[in-house]
Amino acid sequence: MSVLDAILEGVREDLERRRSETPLAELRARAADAPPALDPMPAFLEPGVSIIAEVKRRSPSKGDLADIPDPASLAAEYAAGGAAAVSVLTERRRFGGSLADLDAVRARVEVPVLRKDFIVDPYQVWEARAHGADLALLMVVSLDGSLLADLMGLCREVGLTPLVESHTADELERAVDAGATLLGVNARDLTTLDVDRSVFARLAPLMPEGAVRVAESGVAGPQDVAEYRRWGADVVLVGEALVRSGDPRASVGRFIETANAQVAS
Ligand SMILES: O=C(O)c1ccccc1NCC(=O)[C@H](O)[C@H](O)COP(=O)(O)O
Repeated sequence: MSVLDAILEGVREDLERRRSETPLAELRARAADAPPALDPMPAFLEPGVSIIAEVKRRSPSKGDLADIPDPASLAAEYAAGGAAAVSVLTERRRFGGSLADLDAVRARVEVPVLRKDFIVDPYQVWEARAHGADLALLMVVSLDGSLLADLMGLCREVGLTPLVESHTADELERAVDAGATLLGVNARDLTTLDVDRSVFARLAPLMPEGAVRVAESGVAGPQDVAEYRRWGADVVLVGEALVRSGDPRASVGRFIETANAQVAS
């Protein structure tokens, strides 16, 4: 069984437990009462690189990354440093996240918030909106048949912007065919956990004109953000390097300034 399959098995078990605790009708009512979702696209389309900064405690590839007792304060530091959006990993077993983290971050920051999880069921889309997310991650690799298009449609119906993630040209083609306009390329192969940032360089030219290009994973420092930018990234999603940095506000600022200065020169 691949790492991804093992993650998805746990995700489905946790999902069924939550579904038995909170009926869909209750989630839908909460989503209806939530403030309208923010549109991340204007900030992502501004000149220069945008950063999505991630709240990430641990990961299957690296184990414990950072003790984050107050995810809202971390998110506020990210926003103060210039992050265009904050990503909150809500998966519990492997990443140590929760919907409570999403609630806390949503209540603190005014930038758009991404629910980063392994979404395989409409229930999780409703959860994302009910807990204040503005974007939801959809990973092509784990969404067979019409499920990708169905979940994208539901995201849009509830006001969420879907960030549709690929790792191969075939997955990217499926994302584009399904009508995705916010296209992520994850440098991490989720079946092996190998990271190869150049995957973004190979897939970015295959993206259609007008798509917003998001490079995900594998950033160790400002030079990597600059390289993603040179390869055509509009947005770079960074987790580990920021939660380990010791000064997330300054680090976000440095990533943006370095990339913009290098690509302008
Ligand atoms: O981070 C992992 O080890 C991982 C393993 C299996 C599935 C997903 C995983 N990470 C999710 C992400 O995509 C990253 O958290 C995100 O892109 C940030 O990556 P990084 O900057 O390399 O921490």
